[in-house]
Amino acid sequence: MSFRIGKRFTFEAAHQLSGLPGGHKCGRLHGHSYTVEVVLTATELSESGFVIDFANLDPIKRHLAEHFDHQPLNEAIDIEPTSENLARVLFEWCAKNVPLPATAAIEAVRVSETSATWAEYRPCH
Ligand SMILES: Nc1nc2c(c(=O)[nH]1)N=C([C@H](O)[C@H](O)COP(=O)(O)OP(=O)(O)OP(=O)(O)O)CN2
Ligand SMILES: [Zn+2]
Repeated sequence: MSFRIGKRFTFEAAHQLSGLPGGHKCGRLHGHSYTVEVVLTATELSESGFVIDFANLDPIKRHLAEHFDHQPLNEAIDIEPTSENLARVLFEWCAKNVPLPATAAIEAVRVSETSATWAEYRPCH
């Protein structure tokens, strides 16, 4: 048995993708209202009945506000700023920087540039 929870964060940012066919619209500088969803899992709950308190994910909110919101993503990360790469970069940041009890783990990070699209990173085990 396992429990899963998620929390959604948003930020606004600009990017420009390279390596696309000539004339591709995403090769031009443009912006998105990004959504980041962090999914956590646990095999057992805390005494409060939580996987973790959602408030414990506040470091993610601060990180996005300080390093991603209203930033040019081509400068914010050192890899092509696609949704897939952003999901991986943010997963790895969360894995290192969000304190978790031994019973809980970050399962996946999903990034959306628009309401119709998403990309997810979850490490293989
Ligand atoms: N697999 C991916 N494909 C694309 C990504 C990406 O991160 N991963 N990113 C883009 C661009 O950033 C683009 O701005 C968004 O693309 P798209 O959803 O196609 O754009 P629209 O919202 O304008 O969608 P329409 O259906 O054309 O209206 C491109 N691809
Ligand atoms: Zn884009």
